[in-house]
Amino acid sequence: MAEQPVFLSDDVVARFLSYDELILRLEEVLGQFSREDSSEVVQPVRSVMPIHNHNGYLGLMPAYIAHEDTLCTKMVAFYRRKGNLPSTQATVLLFNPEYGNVKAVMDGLDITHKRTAAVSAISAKLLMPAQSDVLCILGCGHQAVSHYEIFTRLFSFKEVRVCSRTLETAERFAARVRGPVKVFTSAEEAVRGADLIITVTNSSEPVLFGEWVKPGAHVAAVGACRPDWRELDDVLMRDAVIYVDTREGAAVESGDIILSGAEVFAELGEVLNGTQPALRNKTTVFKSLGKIFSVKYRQN
Ligand SMILES: NC(=O)C1=CN([C@@H]2O[C@H](COP(=O)(O)OP(=O)(O)OC[C@H]3O[C@@H](n4cnc5c(N)ncnc54)[C@H](O)[C@@H]3O)[C@@H](O)[C@H]2O)C=CC1
Ligand SMILES: O=C(O)C1=NCCCC1
Repeated sequence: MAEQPVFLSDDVVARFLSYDELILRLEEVLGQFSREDSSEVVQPVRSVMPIHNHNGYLGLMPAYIAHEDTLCTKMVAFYRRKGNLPSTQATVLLFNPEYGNVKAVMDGLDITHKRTAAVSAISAKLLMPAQSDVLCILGCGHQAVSHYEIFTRLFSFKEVRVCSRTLETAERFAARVRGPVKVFTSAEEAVRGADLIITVTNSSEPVLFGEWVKPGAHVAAVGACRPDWRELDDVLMRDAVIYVDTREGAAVESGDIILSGAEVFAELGEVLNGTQPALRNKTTVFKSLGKIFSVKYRQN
């Protein structure tokens, strides 16, 4: 009989999940996913079901990595709401691929925060201007914290600016993170002159406008993961070179891409594989939707 699954709580997961390991692992998996001849990383576009009564969605995100025989799925509930309830909750199941039984059930919140930030950091490594002094973060929730952690660890900025829907959330963020942050009340002022801009809001309307963006800047756009939600305006989507995590996902899930009619230039994995260029000198947008996901769990 199969053993009972283990349960890993969020603090246990957090203890074992390092940004450095995540970056290496995600670069490998992004590249494998984008190889044309490869069926090594199987990851269908997630199925998303509305949770009507609560203004939310439940997404199912299965993944199989054949050469490692790793089978897992994330289940993520995400909401568009104001107030103190969380925007995202996630659970990860790790299977025994041979029998189909569940080996581990993990709280997926820390995985979601860190994995998403790590993929944005990979996009910045590839696409941000060689001289990037000013980082601007729009939105000051959970993703803002993980993005701040990894970006300030990997890169050296002279200035980090933040702006959120309310001054209170931005100030709370500034008090929570370790390191200097400049709080802005105007998104436009925060964005103008920034070399790297991260949008991590739960807004469904544009929060970042092309007119404000310095030519050559890189934008990592993390929110707006529904086909009718936006974070970026048409001007930015028209003027920038657009990179994504997966083309199929972008075509059905990204309001910024679908509603602006912007063309996707490349997947990050294609850049990592050297089959598409990293156009660092142009204004670039990485539209993140949150796929490319795999978990290994070593029991010892
Ligand atoms: N691409 C991906 O892989 C992932 C995307 N997400 C998405 O990222 C977004 C952020 O997630 P969390 O940080 O967990 O949410 P959160 O609820 O913790 O934070 C959202 C922040 O956005 C701010 N905000 C809302 N409207 C704004 C506006 N118009 N201007 C400036 N700030 C505004 C809020 O004040 C809050 O600080 C959500 O849309 C979520 O669905 C989350 C996980 C993975
Ligand atoms: O990949 C994820 O995790 C999420 N993607 C989009 C929205 C919330 C969570």
